Amino acid sequence: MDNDTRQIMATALGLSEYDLEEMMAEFSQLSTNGGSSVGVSSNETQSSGGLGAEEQTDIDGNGRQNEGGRPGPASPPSTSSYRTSLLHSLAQSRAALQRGVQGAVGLAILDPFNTYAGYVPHYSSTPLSKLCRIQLSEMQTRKVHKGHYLLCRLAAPPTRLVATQACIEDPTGDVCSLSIYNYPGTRLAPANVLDTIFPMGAILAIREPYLGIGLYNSDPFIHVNSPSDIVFIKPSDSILDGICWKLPIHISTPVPQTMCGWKDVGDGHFRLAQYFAAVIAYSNGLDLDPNAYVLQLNRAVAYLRLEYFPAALSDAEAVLPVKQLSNEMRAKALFRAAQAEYGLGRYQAAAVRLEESHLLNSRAPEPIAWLTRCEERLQEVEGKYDWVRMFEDAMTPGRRLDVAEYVGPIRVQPMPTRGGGRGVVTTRAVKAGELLLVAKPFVACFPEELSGSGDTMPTHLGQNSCRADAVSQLFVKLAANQELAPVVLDLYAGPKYPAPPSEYPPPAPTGIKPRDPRVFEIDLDIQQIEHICADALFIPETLNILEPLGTTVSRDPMKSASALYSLPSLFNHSCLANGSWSNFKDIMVIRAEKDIYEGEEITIPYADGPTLLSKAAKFKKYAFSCDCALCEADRRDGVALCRRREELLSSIPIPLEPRRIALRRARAILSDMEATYSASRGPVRSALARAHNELAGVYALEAQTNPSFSISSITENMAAIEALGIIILDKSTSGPLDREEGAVADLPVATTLTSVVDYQSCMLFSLALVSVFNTLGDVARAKRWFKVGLWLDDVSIGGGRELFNIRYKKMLEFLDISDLSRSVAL
Ligand SMILES: C[S@@+](CC[C@H](N)C(=O)[O-])C[C@H]1O[C@@H](n2cnc3c(N)ncnc32)[C@H](O)[C@@H]1O
Repeated sequence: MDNDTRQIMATALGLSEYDLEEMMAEFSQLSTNGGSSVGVSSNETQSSGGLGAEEQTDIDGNGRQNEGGRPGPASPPSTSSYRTSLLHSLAQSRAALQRGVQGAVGLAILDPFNTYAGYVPHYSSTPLSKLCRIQLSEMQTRKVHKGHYLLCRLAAPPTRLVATQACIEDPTGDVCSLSIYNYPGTRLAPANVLDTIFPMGAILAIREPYLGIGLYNSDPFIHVNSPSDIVFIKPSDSILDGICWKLPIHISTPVPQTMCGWKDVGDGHFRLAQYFAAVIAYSNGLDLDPNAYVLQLNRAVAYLRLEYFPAALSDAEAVLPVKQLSNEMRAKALFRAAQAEYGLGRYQAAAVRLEESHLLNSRAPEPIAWLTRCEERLQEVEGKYDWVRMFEDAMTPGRRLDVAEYVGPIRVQPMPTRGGGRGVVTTRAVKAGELLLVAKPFVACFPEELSGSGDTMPTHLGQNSCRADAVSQLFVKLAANQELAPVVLDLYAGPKYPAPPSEYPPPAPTGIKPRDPRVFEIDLDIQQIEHICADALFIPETLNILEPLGTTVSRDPMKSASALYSLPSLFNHSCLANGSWSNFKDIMVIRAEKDIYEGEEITIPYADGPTLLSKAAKFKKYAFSCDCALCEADRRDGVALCRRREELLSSIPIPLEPRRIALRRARAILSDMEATYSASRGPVRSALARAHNELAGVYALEAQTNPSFSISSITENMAAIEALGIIILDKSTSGPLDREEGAVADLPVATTLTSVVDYQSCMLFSLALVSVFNTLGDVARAKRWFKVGLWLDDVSIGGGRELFNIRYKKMLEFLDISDLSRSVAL
């Protein structure tokens, strides 16, 4: 080993070069003395009686083949050079991490990408007490060691590439690389955070470990996918009875020995928003001094940030009875308790705590501000929202919305014909536009919230960073807040998993006690979680201000936001849905888009598209085919006509785009598009609507030189609106109005919205009509069609006139109808 390498290793491992030399000499001596007997063949393993014949198969718990190969020979090698090279590689990687270099070195041994392809993630569901110990030398590559656990010790400080990387040794002194995926609190974590979560010398039991082998080299490594497979073993645990570690351990990373030391570590992690590690550090401090109430209050805040509200409440409440507490501290504890109640959605209880806190310390401003927040939330649980404030908050970069959830007249009901067996129905008759649900996400990630590193996790969900981050957050949340697990784990995970229970919500957990979040009380099936995410992750597209010339927002699917919701994930899909969903940043709002009778199923559109073909591509991940009237009609029209429709559509500029096509071409497209729909199908023909609207736009341009084209433009836009399912009652384009201006009932359209699709386009086509009527000086008709637009927007988005004015301001200016809009009241 050259001097540079020695220095890098020594620094990264926190050893002096002398210690390093000594350590390596010790390993080398042990090895040459035959200090360990690893490297036995699979036959030897079998004959040793360590593993039964049945356990030799290369099948994980779900009966799937891993990495496509037979179990390999026993690994890892036991030579001292192997140990040295492993520690060297890890040390280089750790040094790079400390320098802030992502995934730069150490790939020869520690490349997790190397090993991921083709690997079926497994998890253990067998309690540690029912497993038998296995040694590294008895393990075989490409094999899940069912029925066994590996007792090991972290032999070097951990590092991180994509997974957390560590070097473990078993009691015999054999070493192996360990790759831990999905462990809470480790994503993008710096070295000192990893040291808190996986301190060197910590003893672990890895349940039913999988020994993988690199694709580019033959180095073995233990691959842990599910955090619950790792059990931290306390020194007093009886599992260690009779265990002797062959090698001495050199702890190179300093570990605090006092409560205050751990407080400092916890505070440091907290300042860097590493709340998971902060909780562990505070817990370590509390283990040393259970009466250290300052640590308990600090841990309560860390729990609050992790949104582990029951634990935060428990910590805050535990401090309240302390006798020597000053009023200021007691007020603080009450404030923390109030914040936890608030997080749990118990706003009344939060308000009581806040008042108590204020009485004890009237100088602290926060409780008063939070009291106002409680009052607002108490309005919201009744369904009364300040939509404009929500919209503005949603538009503010980096801000998440503070609102209460609302569950309207809906309930979950068994629906055996739907995948997952459940759906959502109304509990009473509901009118179009009624608010049905306002939901907060379980986890969410937006592109602007990602750190600049672009680090992505190679999950089975693809490389979308927001998705990867949302999944990673999910592990933190499930680890910290395991009582919430049923809310997530009872979501539909696809046909390969048993149908979830039909009761919703799952029974509320009781007897919650805060605990070290590294102690897993539930087994996390990583595959199930990824399947749930694949089925249920939404792409929350924040409501925006409408840009007249189209949006400049990137639609790169790899950069789209990602969020997981609970109750919204129980709505089934229909292309002709009677419910709509929209997002104020992370907050999802579901409304009735049509009148719905009592007990009728509420559906929402998961995705849209002009034909069955484009929808099929979007629905590939779901194992169902939509049986709505539109899809059935497309099936009857056949693939060739659907394909032709898609082709024609691609030759039309997208709505709001300034580009227009020639009049003759627009007419030809319309005529060809009409021919792609069989005469017998219903009125809803969304691709045809676009062709009509395009022709209307071309006519409107022509009308600038020849006003007689204006009426053609109006007629075409009316046809476009009809092709989206709206029934127009008054198609007149001039002359006296057949009805007086007035309430909604006097709209020129039927207010029954039985088979309307794409409200946003209906709305834009209505505004196009307003513009042409206004130019013609027909203010009465312009106002009536303006009301149609307002009404349609309110039905699908809500928020009333005030929100409409904000979102459509630029559009109204562009169409030169701002003055007209001010004179219209709905
Ligand atoms: C987000 S879940 C919806 C709730 C689900 N039904 C449950 O019981 O949890 C999506 C899954 O529901 C099923 N699903 C949704 N819409 C459906 C439809 N129109 N017809 C049949 N199954 C549907 C599909 O299996 C889909 O993968």
